[in-house]
Amino acid sequence: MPVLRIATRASQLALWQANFVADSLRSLDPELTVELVHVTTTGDRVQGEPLRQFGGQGVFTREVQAALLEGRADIAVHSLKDLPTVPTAGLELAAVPARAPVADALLLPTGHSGPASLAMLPRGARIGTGSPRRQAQLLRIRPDLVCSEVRGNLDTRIRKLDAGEYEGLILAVAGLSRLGWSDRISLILAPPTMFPAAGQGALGLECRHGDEATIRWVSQLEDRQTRLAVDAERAVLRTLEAGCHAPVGTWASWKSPETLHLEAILIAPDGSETLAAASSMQGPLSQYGSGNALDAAHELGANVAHLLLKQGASRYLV
Ligand SMILES: NCc1[nH]cc(CCC(=O)O)c1CC(=O)O
Repeated sequence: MPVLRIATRASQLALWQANFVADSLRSLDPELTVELVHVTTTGDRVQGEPLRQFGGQGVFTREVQAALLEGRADIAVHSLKDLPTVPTAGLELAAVPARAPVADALLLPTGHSGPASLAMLPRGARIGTGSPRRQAQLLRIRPDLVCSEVRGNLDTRIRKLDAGEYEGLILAVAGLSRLGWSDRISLILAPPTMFPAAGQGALGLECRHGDEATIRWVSQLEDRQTRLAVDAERAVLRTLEAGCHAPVGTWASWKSPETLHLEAILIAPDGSETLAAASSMQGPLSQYGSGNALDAAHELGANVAHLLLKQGASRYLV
């Protein structure tokens, strides 16, 4: 029986996700030994600065990938939305397990109760989010809101909210529910109000290219429907040559077992203009084995991106 070593960041959320994958692997075969290898990333090291100002893409994933490439681990577990869409030489995305809820959520300081709405926030309310995608979509509805980045893990961010630093905080539902904070969600922000990031709520499991022994185990955790949806979403970003800091939202959902519908929007950073595009792909999932369905998902994403480019998307992409 092989020993499978999982490389992961040591943040609470990353550890939850790595342990989830470790347990899923162990349940394939109780004889399997799965270990975690903790890795510190640039994103973990640089705490004081806004994310956009250092490192660019891959600040939470690069060092985790290096652990695989250097043979210190065999599997990398990432939040898929943090994983750059440009493939990394020597690695492959071996599996994407079933997706958690994809939407974002608004949290209010503790003590607020009852129904919440964006309209209810006080004029000029301070909102904790450094994500250009979330900021632009909030400003589209409430141009008076003042958004700023909150760094730190989920607990730290919620503590800052409760300490009065913000009137509202935006986080992904997936992370909140994984760490047991669902009861703090005041409002779910889902499309068309708020489009999620490509791959939000999904995990990406990378292996070394050609490490067939590991890939055979890991690929058993793949959820086909999730894989096709997130591949279509990621193809939008890749075609736009946009990173995770671009004001781009995407959402691929299965309308029926054979119909994948993809929507994408690109919003001016101040929320003043929105470009939107959508398209669908149809066909039995059984094509998947030959890779045809994956190609179709990529093409779907590329088509939607081209629809955005035709509307002038380039002026919002740096
Ligand atoms: N960029 C940080 C990050 N990466 C993944 C998640 C949450 C889990 C997910 O969306 O898959 C978060 C925190 C957040 O956006 O609230």
